[in-house]
Amino acid sequence: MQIIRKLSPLRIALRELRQSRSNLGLIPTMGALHAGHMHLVETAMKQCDAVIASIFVNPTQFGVGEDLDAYPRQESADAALLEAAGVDLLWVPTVDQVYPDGFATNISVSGVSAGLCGGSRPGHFDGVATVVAKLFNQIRPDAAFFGEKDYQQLAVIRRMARDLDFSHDIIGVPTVRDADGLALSSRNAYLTPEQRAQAVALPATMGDAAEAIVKDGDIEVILRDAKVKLLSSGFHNVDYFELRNAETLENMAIFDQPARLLAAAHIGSTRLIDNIAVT
Ligand SMILES: Nc1ncnc2c1ncn2[C@@H]1O[C@H](COP(=O)(O)OP(=O)(O)OP(=O)(O)O)[C@@H](O)[C@H]1O
Ligand SMILES: CC(C)(CO)[C@@H](O)C(=O)[O-]
Ligand code: BAL
Repeated sequence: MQIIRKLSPLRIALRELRQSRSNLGLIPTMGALHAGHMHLVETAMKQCDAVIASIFVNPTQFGVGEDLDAYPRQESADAALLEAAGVDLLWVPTVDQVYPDGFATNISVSGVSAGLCGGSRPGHFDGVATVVAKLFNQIRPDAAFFGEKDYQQLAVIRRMARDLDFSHDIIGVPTVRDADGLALSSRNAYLTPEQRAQAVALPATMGDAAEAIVKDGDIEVILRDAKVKLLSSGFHNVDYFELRNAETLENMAIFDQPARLLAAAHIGSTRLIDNIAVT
């Protein structure tokens, strides 16, 4: 597996790869890889004949006071995992390869980026859309793979790709969970053993709420009770716990298909997110 950090060798490597492979898959990540990321890799390996992963802890998607500096960085362990999985090329750009001197462009996707994580992390999805558009242009993949764990992010990227005429496929991959239901996330590494045990309340409460909604319960009451439940289970702040249309992410006051429950909550200094289909 080639590890490349600068654009000019990247262009040469991509040209060479394209001579023998016709279907390049891209998996953008911020590193600190876990089985969720590796499921994206496995999915891409099945659908593409060459797979490129990127690791870039993108500063523009972190807000002031967020965990940019603390974000786990473990490039050699990540590279070993990707190589063992059969990834062809690892793109690890330095900051100047993504944001050259004088960089002055911002991609802002309205609508789907409003509320939810867009509400609690102002500017976050501008940072995500801008860096993902850059990665798409740098790699020019035939398909790009993203996890449903970051459900709103996936919706923002789909919208951006449609709006800006990126014609490659955007593939959403289901969330990989630990045995107790907690969604795998690089940020789980911040949790103490006690917090890790408490964190299971997030998927458990979401599952209970989804079941109650399907049984025609009062949505407002169910969502309010779910927040109270989280606050009594070790979470100290709930950014949101909402029922949305699964495709448009519009608010849903009356249960209808397709529906998605989405939540974000803080445990200690760690912010966890999750979402599930309500069917
Ligand atoms: N549990 C998971 N299942 C499936 N995909 C996942 C999972 N966790 C992350 N991904 C996907 O991996 C890609 C890279 O995500 P990222 O590197 O930010 O990891 P992360 O675990 O989501 O980290 P964070 O703690 O920052 O949320 C994204 O498309 C993300 O949705
Ligand atoms: C898509 C992404 C790699 C953009 O920095 C990031 O938001 C992530 O890892 O989910
Ligand atoms: N996995 C989404 C990246 C972020 O939280 O910034």
